[in-house]
Amino acid sequence: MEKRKIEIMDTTLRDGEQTSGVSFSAAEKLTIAQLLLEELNIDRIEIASARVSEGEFQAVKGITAWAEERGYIQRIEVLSFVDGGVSIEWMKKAGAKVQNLLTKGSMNHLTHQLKKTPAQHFAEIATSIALAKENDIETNVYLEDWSNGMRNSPEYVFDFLAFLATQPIKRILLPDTLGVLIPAQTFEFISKITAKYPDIHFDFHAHNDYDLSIANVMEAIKAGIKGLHVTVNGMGERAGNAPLESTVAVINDYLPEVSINIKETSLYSVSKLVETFTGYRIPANKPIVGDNVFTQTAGIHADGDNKNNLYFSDLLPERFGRKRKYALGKTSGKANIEKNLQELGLKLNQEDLKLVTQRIIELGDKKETVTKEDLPYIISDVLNSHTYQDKITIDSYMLVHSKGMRPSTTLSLNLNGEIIEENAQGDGQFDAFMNALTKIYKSKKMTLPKLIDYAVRIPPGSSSDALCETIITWINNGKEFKTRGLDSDQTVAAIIATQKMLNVAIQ
Ligand SMILES: CC(C)C(=O)C(=O)O
Repeated sequence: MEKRKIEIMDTTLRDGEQTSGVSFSAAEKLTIAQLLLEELNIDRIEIASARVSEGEFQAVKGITAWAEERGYIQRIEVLSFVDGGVSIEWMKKAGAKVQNLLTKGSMNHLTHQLKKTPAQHFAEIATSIALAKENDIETNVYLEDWSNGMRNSPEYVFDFLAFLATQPIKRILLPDTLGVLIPAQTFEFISKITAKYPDIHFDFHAHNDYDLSIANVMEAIKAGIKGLHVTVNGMGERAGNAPLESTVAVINDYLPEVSINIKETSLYSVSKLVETFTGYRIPANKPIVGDNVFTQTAGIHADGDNKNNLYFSDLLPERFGRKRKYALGKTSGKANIEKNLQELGLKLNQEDLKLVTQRIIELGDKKETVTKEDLPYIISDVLNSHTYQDKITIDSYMLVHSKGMRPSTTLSLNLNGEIIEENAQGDGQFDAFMNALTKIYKSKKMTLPKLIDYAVRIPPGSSSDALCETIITWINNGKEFKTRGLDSDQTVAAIIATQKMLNVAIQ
C-alpha cells in the first residue's frame, strides 16, 4: 500500500520565537533555516511574522535570498495579516513568496477582537488573497482559535471553510491556538472537516498546554490531516508547540500508513544548536533530546541490557545520533560499572570491582553524580589502598572556617593504638589541620615529612562535581614522595592524602 505523505512545517523561527525571552538574530535564523531544510529535510518552514521589525525584515531577506538561489523559495513561509495589503508589501520587499494569512477561526475572536461580521471578515480575506496572487505570493490561511471555534461556533467554522473552498489558496491551517484539545476531540473535529473536504490540504498546528500535543498530532494524522506544524525542542507560545523530535519518532514508530522525510540522526545536533542560540535549556528528561533520556541509572536495567537487551525499546539512541549511557551512583550496581569499564577498555577482578562499586555507592549517598571520567580516579584510589595497611588513622576532625576569625581544626589521631586529640589555628583549614598534626608529632618527639607541593584537580572531561583529587608532594629524609586523596571536598581529599603520608612515612 502506498503511504500517505505528511508534510512537516517547522515554525521554530516564528512560533518558537514566541517563547518568552527568546529572540534570534538574522544570522541565527539563517543558520537554523539552512539546517532545517538541508540537514533535516523539513518540507516547509515558517520564518517570521510580517511587519514585526527592521531586524526581522533583514532576517527574512537573508533567508529568502539564500532560498531563491537554492530553489527552496516556495518552502519558506511568513505569517501575515488581514491589513489591506501592508503585509503583502512587506513580504514583497523581503522576497517572500508564501503567506500564512492569520484570520479568525472562532466567532468569539471575530466578534470580540475584530468586532466584525463573518461577511465583512470573508470579504477582507478575499481581498488579501487576491492581492497576494497579483503579487505572485501564494496563500495558506490560518484559522486562529479554530479548536474553540469547533467547540463553540461550528456553523461559523463550516461557513468559513465553504468560503475558503472557493478561494485560490494552497492550504488551510488549523491551529489549536490555546492547546485545549484532547485527542478524542482532535480526531472528531478533523475527521468532520476532512470528510467534507477530502481534496483540500489541511495542516494541524498543536500547542502543548495539557502536554497532549503529540497525542493530538497522532489523532490528527489518523483523521486525515496532510500537514503538521512543529518546533525544535517544542518551543513556542506558552507551553510551546508539538516538539519536532517526538513527532518524528512517534510517526516513524507508530503510524506506518504515513511517511515523512526527516533525517532522524540530525535531530539531536539541531536541537542542541537551537538550545545554544536561544539559551532556552532543554530539560534533562525531555524525550529524544534531553541529556538523561538514554541513560540507564538503575543497575537492574544495565544488567537486563546484558541479558538479551531486556530493557531496549525501538527508541534506540543511535537513531538520533546519540549513545546509551550507564549512570554511576548509589543505584548503579556492578552492571553499570562494568558497562563504563568496557567503554574505557578497563577490566577489574571481582574483589576490586566490589570495592569500586562500594566507593561509588558512598559517593552516590552523598548525592554526588559520578561520571565515566571519574572512574579511573576511583579505581586508582581503590587499588592504591591495597598497598599499605593504615597503622595511623585520623579518626575524627572538625574544621572551622568563619568570618573575622582564623580557621581552626580539632583532630583526633590514632597513633598505633593511642588516641591523641589536638587543636590549632592556621591560615586556612588545611593549614590549621597540619598545625594540629605537627603539635601531636612534636609532643611525641616525632617529625613529620615536609609538604613541598599541593595540587588539586578534577578528573579531566568530568562533567560532574562529584570528585576532586588532591595530590601532595612530601619530602622525608631527602626523599620525595606523593600521596593522593579523592573526595568531593577538596580539604577532605587533602586530609585523606595526609593520612596516607603518615602511613607511608613509617614504612
Ligand atoms: C498565530 C497563530 C497562527 C498561532 O500560532 C496559533 O493560533 O496557535
